[in-house]
Amino acid sequence: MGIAPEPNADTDRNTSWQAEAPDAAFTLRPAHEYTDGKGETWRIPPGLKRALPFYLHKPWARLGRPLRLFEYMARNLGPISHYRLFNIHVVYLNDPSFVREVLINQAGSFVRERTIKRLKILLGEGLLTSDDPTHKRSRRIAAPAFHRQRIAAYAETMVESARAARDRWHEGQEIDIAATMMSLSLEIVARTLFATEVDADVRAINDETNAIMAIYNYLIAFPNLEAVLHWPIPGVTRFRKARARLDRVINRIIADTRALGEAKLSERTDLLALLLLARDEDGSELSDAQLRDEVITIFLAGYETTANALTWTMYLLTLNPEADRRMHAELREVLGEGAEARLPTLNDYTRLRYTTMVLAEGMRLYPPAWAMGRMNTEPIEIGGYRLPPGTHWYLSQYVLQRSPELYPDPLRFEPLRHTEEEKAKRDKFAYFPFGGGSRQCIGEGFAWMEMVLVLATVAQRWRMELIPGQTVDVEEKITLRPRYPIRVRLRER
Ligand code: HEM
Repeated sequence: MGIAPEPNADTDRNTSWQAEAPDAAFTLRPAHEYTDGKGETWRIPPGLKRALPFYLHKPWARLGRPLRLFEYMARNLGPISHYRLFNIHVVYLNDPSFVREVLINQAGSFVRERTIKRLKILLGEGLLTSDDPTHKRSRRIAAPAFHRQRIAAYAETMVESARAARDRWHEGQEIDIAATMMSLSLEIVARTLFATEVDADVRAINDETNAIMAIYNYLIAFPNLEAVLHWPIPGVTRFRKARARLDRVINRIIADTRALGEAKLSERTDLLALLLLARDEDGSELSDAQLRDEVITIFLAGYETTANALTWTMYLLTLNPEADRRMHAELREVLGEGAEARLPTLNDYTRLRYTTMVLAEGMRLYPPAWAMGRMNTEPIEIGGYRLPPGTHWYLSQYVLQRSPELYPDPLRFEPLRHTEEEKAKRDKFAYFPFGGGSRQCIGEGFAWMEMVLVLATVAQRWRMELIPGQTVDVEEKITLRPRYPIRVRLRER
């Protein structure tokens, strides 16, 4: 079964740059050693001969397309490779055992690196961007909202939101799955985690996030973005306006909730109530700035990611009718057929095994978090190499999860790669869409439940047909978005 994804993808992406054979003399430098001024010896993996900016004219090194660079390096330099960005060492790791080294075994020697720290201009010192000890405190405060029993209470709202969306559609209607899923998952996060109804203000979160994403790669290209943030540069001004509007919405939601008072808040089960009631060990509550940072982080981390996973999975199902049929057979078996059919519930979630594997395979090929970055604070040895503090390290779910060594015929969409038996044959870190270790995604349980219940509710009633002649390509922003709308026609089952 299975049709390779992106059959009609951007030809620029699929052929021209991948076909280019490396010019070894020009590009590649073997592993080497050097001793620095302090007498420390460093062993550097094989890599690019010159600093990265030297190659910017190459199709695999184009600005704003880091996945091409990672794919090029994995293919031509092996599982650990290196380049320099100005005077910084950058190491790209493409092997499950190295993922484990960074996320688990040597995790204590790493902090967030530059591109994550850059997110602070939007997210402040929230869970995603902070380092310890701020991070440990935030995680302790937010964790109860993501406990299994707590998430279970959200199931009904998730299904209800998906049902309302699917029941507004009509036979033959054309929709853009990406925009539709963004709007649905925003509504679900707002209702479940913030107990907020979705009004024009909450919709503005989506508009402002889209505005920020459109200019994000431009923004992070500034070597010293933090310093130019108040300058009247057009893109920067747009960013400032979008952020100010986001802040107004978030602060309004916080103020309205706080006004309910402690007694009412303690009856609520959502994350925002927990954050407002949280007290630190010394009895202090979160400041308004801290609340804003946590709320905006979870809003943004919580809706774009699941929306992208659902979008890409639905797209893959349009290309793989056999998997779609099999999934629908499971939905009929678990939820009944025709007039007897009922909506999925919390109890069905674990029974929808094939549906879950369809999503797992969707996230293998199109992981919403497409790469992760770290910086080491002390010398690190990995794979026989030794790198100095301040080195930047990258791992890419997108590239690793498409390795032919780990997944034979890697572009084939095959949900059965995710049975317990098949998973047991692979290294756990051959698949890491939610990261791992102490910074593993706090919303993983929430995301799985939402994605399975939404996909089941939508697919129970509708089949999607891809409208021919579209260009489909990825866009690696903070999450892996589709570069263009993905238009489908709805067919009632
Ligand atoms: C398919 C959906 C999702 C994917 C693929 C995903 C992926 C990830 C990954 C890879 C990380 C680790 C980043 C790193 O270590 O550098 C992460 C962290 C995080 N995620 Fe998710 N996520 C998803 C859904 C969610 C949801 C639904 C929420 C909240 C409602 C959420 C909130 C967070 C937060 C707060 C962090 C930071 C955790 C920490 O550093 O302690 N995510 N996510």
